[in-house]
Amino acid sequence: MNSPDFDQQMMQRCLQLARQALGQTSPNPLVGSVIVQNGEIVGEGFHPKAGEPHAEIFALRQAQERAKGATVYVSLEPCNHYGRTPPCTDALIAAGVSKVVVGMVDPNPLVSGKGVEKLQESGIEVVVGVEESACRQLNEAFIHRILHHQPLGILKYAMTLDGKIAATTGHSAWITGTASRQLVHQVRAACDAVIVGGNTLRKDNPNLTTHEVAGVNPLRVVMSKTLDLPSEANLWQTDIASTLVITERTRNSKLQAQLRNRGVEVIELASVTPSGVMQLLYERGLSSVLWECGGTLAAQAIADGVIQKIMAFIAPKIIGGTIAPCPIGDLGLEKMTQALALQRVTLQQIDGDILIEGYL
Ligand SMILES: Nc1nc(O)c(N)c(N[C@@H]2O[C@H](COP(=O)(O)O)[C@@H](O)[C@H]2O)n1
Ligand SMILES: [Zn+2]
Repeated sequence: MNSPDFDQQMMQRCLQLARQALGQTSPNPLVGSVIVQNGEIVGEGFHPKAGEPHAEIFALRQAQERAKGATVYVSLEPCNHYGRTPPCTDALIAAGVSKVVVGMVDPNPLVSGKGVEKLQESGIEVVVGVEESACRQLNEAFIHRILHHQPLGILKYAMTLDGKIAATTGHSAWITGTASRQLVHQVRAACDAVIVGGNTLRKDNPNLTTHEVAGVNPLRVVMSKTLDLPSEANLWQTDIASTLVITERTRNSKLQAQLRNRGVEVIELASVTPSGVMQLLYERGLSSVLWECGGTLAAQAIADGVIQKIMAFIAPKIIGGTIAPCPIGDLGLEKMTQALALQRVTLQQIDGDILIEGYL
């Protein structure tokens, strides 16, 4: 029997393997698996992409006949259904494994406990809940998507100590230091899409890529009702990352044609709202969306209920200015008792800046 410490170590290895596919598995989860025979790792795998085999299958392929009588560690309950791929429970049973250690039960109603049951009915010992909170944290977007039928919305902003996201002139580069900006690139790499509004595009001309961080670029989404956008912008360079512009019907058809010629996808909706855009992204299979917009759109997104997580970078600087923009516009709240209080708040220092994260 393996010790609890050993089980935790193996589950941490599963999570490390799973992270290799960060930003690439949606609508599927990030999953890693390790197979141990006589205290030795004989197989490892992770789920690389929806449509490809699950983590357990890659680990079984590597272990081959050494899987017989072995212990399988997997960060998410093995599936017991036919989706894009056949059930992993059948493969584990066929391989003759004797024990399965699971990080967390799959929230997917098609699985949710049935995978564990099937393994137990076949005489396999099952342990559930090793490193559970780390497993849940890694798949917070998948869990949100499955339970709420919407991508997880993360609002990220950087502000000065006096709560400004730019000077009175609109100038904003750079509020935070290099380490914070690198962390933002990592967050982008883990998300499926990044959203800005037309104002941010016009003022900042952002790239919204992961820059030097290894990993895929997210889909870059621009919300613009009027399509009053420049004909030249970094986001129109679609060789580095894809761009999707969402606008209202019959707006600026000349620019629409120009953008399409440059490989930018343009979609017209009857009405461009944060919830409508998130619905569209959900239907496209996205699990996590990072909102990097200005205050007006951020307030609309919060009011529309599409933001669940806040990442606020605070730089120890003061810019002043009564009309300098702040990260969140008018929410129509009149009393401090109505303020939205974040839950599960964490705080970390990133070089000279502070990052406060929490959930609405
Ligand atoms: N345990 C486990 N390992 C993986 O590697 C996985 N990708 C999953 N995913 C679960 O199965 C559903 C997707 O099934 P298909 O890829 O379409 O066959 C997904 O929603 C999860 O519930 N589980
Ligand atoms: Zn599976």
